Amino acid sequence: MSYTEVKEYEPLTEKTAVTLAKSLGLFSNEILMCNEIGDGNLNLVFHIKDQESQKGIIIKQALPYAKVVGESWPLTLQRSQIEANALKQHGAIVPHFVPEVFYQDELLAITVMEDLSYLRIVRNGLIEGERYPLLADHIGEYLAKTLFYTSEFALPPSKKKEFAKQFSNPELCRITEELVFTDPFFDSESNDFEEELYDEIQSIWQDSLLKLEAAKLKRKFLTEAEALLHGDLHTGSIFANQLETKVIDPEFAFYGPFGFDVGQFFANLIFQAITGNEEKRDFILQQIQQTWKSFVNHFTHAWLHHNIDNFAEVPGFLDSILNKIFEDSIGFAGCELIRRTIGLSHVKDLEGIADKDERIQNKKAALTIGKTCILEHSRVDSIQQFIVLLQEALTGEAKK
Ligand SMILES: Nc1ncnc2c1ncn2[C@@H]1O[C@H](COP(=O)(O)OP(=O)(O)O)[C@@H](O)[C@H]1O
Ligand SMILES: CSC[C@H]1O[C@H](OP(=O)(O)O)[C@H](O)[C@@H]1O
Repeated sequence: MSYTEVKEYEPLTEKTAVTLAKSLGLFSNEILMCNEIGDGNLNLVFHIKDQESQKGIIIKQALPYAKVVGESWPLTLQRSQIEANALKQHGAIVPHFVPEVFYQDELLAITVMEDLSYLRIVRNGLIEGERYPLLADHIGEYLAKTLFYTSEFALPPSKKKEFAKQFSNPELCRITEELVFTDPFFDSESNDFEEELYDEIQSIWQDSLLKLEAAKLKRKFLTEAEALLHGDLHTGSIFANQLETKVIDPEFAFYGPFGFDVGQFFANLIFQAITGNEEKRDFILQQIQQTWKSFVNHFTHAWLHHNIDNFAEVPGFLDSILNKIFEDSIGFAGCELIRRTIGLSHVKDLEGIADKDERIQNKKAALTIGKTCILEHSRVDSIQQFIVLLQEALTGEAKK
């Protein structure tokens, strides 16, 4: 039987993934290698390769639960279609930054896509000291275009509402609502931290000004359906080399606030500024600045040439939107910095520091900078001011 005709969901194995690849007619050779390479929190990822032609594909399959926790955390399989559709939607806007989708199957909860293993996951590369000279330009462009062209500035309101409905993603949004915006600010069971951080964490839980700003940011995430977000744009969701950049894993996609993806990217770069030496820190800060510059350039270009809103040319409107995106992104970056340090889901940038004292020191810095971002986000007026704020915070932390 052709594997594409199976009647009910079952998790693939390396063997059945090969059968499926053959059924799809994607390879002419009979002998294929297959490895399950998933290192994320949720899904299976099979890498299938024909050694002779060196051609490969990726089959990603959702499990009916969160892989990182197990069957005690059930999840529906719908996220697989959200991911495949978001890859296609964003791929139609920026095909050069998104893997091609070859096939999707709702029943099996699979997406078959372009093999990007000739590139490197940016988080791993940055940790090992690699540099990606075009990453900031590319991600700025990716963000500006995917966000602008899925917003009401480019789509008639009825079309935008149709997309918002198609990308309604309550289950995965709930994960973000809880793990990013709620649990780290309370003494919640899901939190995960070393006891050496307890004093800093208690001061977060008791800081009502900080919690007020976090509450406002959470509300933005819950209510502002501005554009089709990636929804989980950390450096582990980006492949790159010296010339190319590709964004994977948009299973958290939904209509949310413009600044969320921007902020998550900023935060995940900031981890590298915290853990790196002075030279690395300057390089990363420059990347953050360049990402924002690229974002503004591409967003402005799209606004001037493709904005369908009658108000588009009203003086000050574009600036007010860019200011809002910028402020929101700093606030969201602060939430990401805190949740990746003390919440359920951590980052290798910090966890990979073998020396405990050093790790704790870096985590304390992440918490301090996260708090600063949340408290100051609506007072930061320009990217230069943000970079100075980060420089001061990082220098202050380095002296401790
Ligand atoms: N298109 C791809 N090409 C090559 N490797 C991939 C591709 N997509 C995913 N991977 C590999 O699988 C890993 C997990 O994928 P990801 O989409 O992040 O899974 P999850 O949704 O579980 O977080 C990635 O870190 C990467 O190593
Ligand atoms: C239990 S899901 C936790 C966490 O996992 C997702 O990240 P990843 O892309 O590494 O799978 C997302 O950030 C969720 O918050």
